[in-house]
Amino acid sequence: MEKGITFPTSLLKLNGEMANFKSDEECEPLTQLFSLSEKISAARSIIELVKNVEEPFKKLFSVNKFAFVLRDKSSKCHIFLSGDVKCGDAFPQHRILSDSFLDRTVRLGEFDIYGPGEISKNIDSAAQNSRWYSAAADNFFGFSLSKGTDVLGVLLMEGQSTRTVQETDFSFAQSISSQLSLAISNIYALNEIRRQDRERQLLLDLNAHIATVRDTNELLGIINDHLKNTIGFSHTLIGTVNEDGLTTSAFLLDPNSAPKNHPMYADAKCVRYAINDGFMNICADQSDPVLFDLDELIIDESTPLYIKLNYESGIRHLAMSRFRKNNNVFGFWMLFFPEGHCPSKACLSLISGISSQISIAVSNVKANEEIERREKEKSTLLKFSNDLASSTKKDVLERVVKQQLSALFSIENFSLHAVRENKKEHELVLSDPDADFSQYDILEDFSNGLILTSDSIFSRAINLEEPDFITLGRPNNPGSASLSELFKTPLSLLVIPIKIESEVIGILSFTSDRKDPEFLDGNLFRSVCSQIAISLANLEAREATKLHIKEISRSNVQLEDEKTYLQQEIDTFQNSSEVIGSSTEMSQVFKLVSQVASSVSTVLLLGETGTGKELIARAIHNASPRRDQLMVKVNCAALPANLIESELFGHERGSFTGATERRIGKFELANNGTLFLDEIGEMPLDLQVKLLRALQEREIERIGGKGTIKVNVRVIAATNRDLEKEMEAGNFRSDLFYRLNIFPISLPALRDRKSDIPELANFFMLRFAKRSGKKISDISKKAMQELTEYSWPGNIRELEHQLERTVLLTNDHIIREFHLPCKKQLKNFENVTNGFDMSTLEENERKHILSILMHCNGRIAGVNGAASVLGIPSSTLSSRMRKLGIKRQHQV
Ligand SMILES: Nc1ncnc2c1ncn2[C@@H]1O[C@H](COP(=O)(O)OP(=O)(O)OP(=O)(O)O)[C@@H](O)[C@H]1O
Repeated sequence: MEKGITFPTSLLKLNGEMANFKSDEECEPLTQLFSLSEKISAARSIIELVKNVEEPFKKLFSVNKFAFVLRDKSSKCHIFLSGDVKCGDAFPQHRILSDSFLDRTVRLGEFDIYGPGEISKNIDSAAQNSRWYSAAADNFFGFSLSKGTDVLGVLLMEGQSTRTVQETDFSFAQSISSQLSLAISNIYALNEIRRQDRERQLLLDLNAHIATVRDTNELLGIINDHLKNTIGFSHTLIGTVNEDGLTTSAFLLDPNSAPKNHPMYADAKCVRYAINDGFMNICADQSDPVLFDLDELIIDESTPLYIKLNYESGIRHLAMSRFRKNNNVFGFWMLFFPEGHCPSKACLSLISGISSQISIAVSNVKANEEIERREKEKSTLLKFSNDLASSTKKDVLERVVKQQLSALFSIENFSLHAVRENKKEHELVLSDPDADFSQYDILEDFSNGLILTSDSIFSRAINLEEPDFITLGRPNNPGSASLSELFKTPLSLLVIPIKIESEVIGILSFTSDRKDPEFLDGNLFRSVCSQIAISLANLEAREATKLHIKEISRSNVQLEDEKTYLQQEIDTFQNSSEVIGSSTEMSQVFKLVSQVASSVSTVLLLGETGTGKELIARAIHNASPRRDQLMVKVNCAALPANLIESELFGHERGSFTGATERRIGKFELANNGTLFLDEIGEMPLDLQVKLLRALQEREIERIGGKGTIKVNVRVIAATNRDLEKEMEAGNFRSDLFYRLNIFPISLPALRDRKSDIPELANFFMLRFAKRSGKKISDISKKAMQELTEYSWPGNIRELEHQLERTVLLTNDHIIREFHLPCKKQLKNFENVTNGFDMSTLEENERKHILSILMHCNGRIAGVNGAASVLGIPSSTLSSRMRKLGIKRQHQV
């Protein structure tokens, strides 16, 4: 900008001429000229200039009106500023597209003066400002404004109709034109400086604000507050490049944008736009903003929706600037301009300058959003994890999983199937509590723990890496169990394997409105699946623990029962620990017992029923170093053949139908103690082999077990059968016989050692008298003789029962007679008179309980116990037994 007032030579010449003027009137034009000069120099804006020159023009040129037509280099328009001196109105200004005077001046490119009449010839009636010219066009004159070769514009004046344009008017005009031109170019320069200052200030302000931007709303606020007026756009839009690198999605949308009422606006907002759309790809290659004149383009169906909508909403120009980071374009800033607001070059350069700052803000906002998203994700997962961890009940767990899946991913109708060990079966463990599964009765089966065999969905699902859709048809057989039948069909089911590390432990299936599974691509879904996997594993573990606890408590009950049983056995043993007998036969037995007791040798006890084989077995055990351990008895005759193996060796859970829990066998129970195999002669042949192996190897294998178990057991076997005959008949394996017959002890029948009868009779009399509270102390000679004469086919057990019965029937202190069966009675029936059973109800009950106990091998409680056979609780049976005086020694 040039400073100071420079008087043009023409003005100085005029000044010189005027120096000769004498009167004030003659000096008036000069004064006016100086005043004009001063006012021109004082103007700081074009408007001010127009205002300032009004008065001097009036006086110097006697003009009605005048106008400046100035070139606007940044647009195709001219600025038309009219000063209407006569009206003294405000100075109207407007933009015009063409002016023939200015065009002429521009063409000439030099100072030019339009004389009267010349203007009337050159007025273009089509010119926008033609109305400004009056009918008295011949009174118009004008001159060009230029600085050097730079044409600034034209000054046009209309002289008063009463006064024709004078020669001096031209001289004046010529003299002030250079001054006006200088003033105008100074004002332009000043304006440019101001604009640059404003721009700098704007950038500084923007910088300060942009540094603190945290979200898209704040960013939009800053863009609108600081840039909208300066740049003159209607609304802005920022699109960022998606992960695919090929499309963009709206990142920042002005809710008050021009197309907001367009019927397709909602659709346009959500579309992923291809970058290669003829707009963004052009911009992506340009470092400067690109200005699109939409009027110059063909807007049709192939035009991207965001452009079409804007165009149809009155937008005519789009300025687009790319965002770059690390040499990659990551977004586009779009500014939309309505009709008549085409951005100037200065605006575009401003947009260019601001674009990098906006891009930093977008990066920051995106980074913030990412951090927030991760934080939210983390806290969501933490809450989910806590909720899962605190949900121990299945229905609560189902609610938690359902709530999270539907809130986070709009997933509905979920079901979670646990994969069983063999990977060929799956079992429904959790399902959406609100899902409409009602059309299938199958759910009832599921609630009863139905395990599904592999179906086609399951087979496909188990091998998937990512969630995928499986479209189901209507099931052919609605009654059959398959994963698809949990849902209303037909439908598209999304399935995903649930894994812990790389092992598939379950299948999650669900429905969704989404048409592609990509919405589940993110880390959040993977993390949620991991959480579900953990909770599935926990649920399974809890269920297993519950089962174990149930098993343990059942075992506890069993152990409790066994403890009672053993206690009774101990009591029994204490009662009968005394082995009565001083006959030679018994002395021989006692001798053998003392010889064998301290060894681990297998003992085979032979003898008729009731001769005391179990009593002697216990005597051997008690005299052995194993006395502090258990002597476990197995009655091989009391159990069905198929259960003896399990009874002896135990079984694993699920090894056969009914094996609902793991159970240890008698061999294991007797470890370090003694196993008494009663009625060994009744053992089935196939089991004899296994028994032989166990005796030889000293190790056993549970049914369904995966390995052998070492056992240290001393075996005492007993039988009332002649095993050698059984061997000959093929009923007993010879190898087992020889294995058992290492140390045989034969117990004599009572009829063969009658000398022991009085001692035994007295022993039992005193025991039962004491138990029944009777003071019976003797047996008469006659009665004793009765006893010794009897043949005792039931041996000592029969004698014992006889004494018990007689003590109960005796009211005296001496037993005077026994009611022993005569030979005939013995032969035909027992305790039956005239074909009728004459025994009392209580006697019958006692007899029945005793026979069941005998069948159950003395066991009261447990699955195979007498209580379960009789259909009463073990405590009831125990109390009945106490009432009926049934003790352990009566039971077998
Ligand atoms: N010598 C004895 N002294 C005292 N009581 C005895 C004697 N022998 C046997 N008993 C008693 O006789 C009853 C039957 O004995 P035990 O059960 O030992 O016979 P067992 O030969 O094993 O019979 P089974 O072959 O029918 O099993 C038991 O109550 C037992 O206490």
